[in-house]
Amino acid sequence: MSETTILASALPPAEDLGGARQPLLSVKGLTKHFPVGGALFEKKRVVRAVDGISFDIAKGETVGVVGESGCGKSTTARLLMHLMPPDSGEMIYDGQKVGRDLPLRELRRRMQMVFQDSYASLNPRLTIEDSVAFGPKVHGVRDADARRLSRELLAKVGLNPQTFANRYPHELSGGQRQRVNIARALALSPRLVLLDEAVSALDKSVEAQVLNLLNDLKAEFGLTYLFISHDLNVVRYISDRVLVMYLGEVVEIGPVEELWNNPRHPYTRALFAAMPTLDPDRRTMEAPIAGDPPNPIDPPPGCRFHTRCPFAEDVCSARSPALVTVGAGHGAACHMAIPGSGHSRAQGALAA
Ligand SMILES: Nc1ncnc2c1ncn2[C@@H]1O[C@H](COP(=O)(O)OP(=O)(O)OP(=O)(O)O)[C@@H](O)[C@H]1O
Repeated sequence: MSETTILASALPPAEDLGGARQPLLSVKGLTKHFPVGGALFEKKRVVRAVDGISFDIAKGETVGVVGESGCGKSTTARLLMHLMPPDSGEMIYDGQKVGRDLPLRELRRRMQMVFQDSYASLNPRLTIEDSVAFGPKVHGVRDADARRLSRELLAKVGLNPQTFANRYPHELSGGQRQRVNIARALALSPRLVLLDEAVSALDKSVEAQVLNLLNDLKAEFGLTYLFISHDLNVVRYISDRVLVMYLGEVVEIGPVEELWNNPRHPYTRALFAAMPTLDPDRRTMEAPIAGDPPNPIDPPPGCRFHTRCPFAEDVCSARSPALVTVGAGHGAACHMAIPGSGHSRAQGALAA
């Protein structure tokens, strides 16, 4: 078998995307509460890391996930991969219910994850070639075929196999190691790749190269990405849609430019206002968000953002706002976006 044949059979072609907007993954009510404390007679307490979130990822799109540290971004990604079991919620992958129609082992092949720490993600005792070949071998690919696939993928991510195949992780730069991690993720022919702060540790110039590589690979192999980052500029560059999380909940979701030009949730607006920018129009937005997020063990009642929101009124602490449609493919969970909610600014007073 030629190298090309192996690769072609290992990775789905871009044309296989089908209807561009069909969901590849649907998540409903995903929840994870971590128990904390635990002294014998202490009241049981939990961190509400992810609290009933629902969203779809369409085939072929990149969904960015943003929010302050601790809002539940990484936990969401780990739950999607089933690296830890969710407390509740349902996942449908390409029409198959995960855990019922689609076994977890198969899910983990079709969905791969790239983490921030490129060094910790690689076994220091394995050569680069062996690292990339490891997954396919575990899944039954013959040693020689797995090695050929490994070398071809190394070339695809911009690492000359002749130079890099026999090196060890400590002999590579951070950017090169992250390229290896991307090759390793692709070796199992995933459709969906979860990138958790995957470029955050890289220098800006290397970061740009890896972002462009991700876009090229996406186009070539028909990939779908969930892209978690604290860097809003990077998220804007790479995402088709963006999901904004606050204290374990989704507070806003929408197409990237719509969200940037017309953010409807005060949290999203404050998050954007905190971005360093040279654009004078952006500087006229409200003040960056004040203070730290509340304790996720005991989140505020009603809208969780009301304790920091400049527009908060009685209804905001009394009732939790549903995520409602505020534009094409654009949803926000804010009483000001809900006509008749009881908020004096309800009915779109926030619209740009
Ligand atoms: N294993 C765990 N046990 C207890 N609490 C946890 C555990 N993992 C995460 N948490 C808590 O869950 C909340 C969400 O954490 P998570 O790492 O998902 O947030 P994040 O948005 O990815 O943050 P960051 O941007 O800093 O990585 C935080 O309050 C965190 O302290």
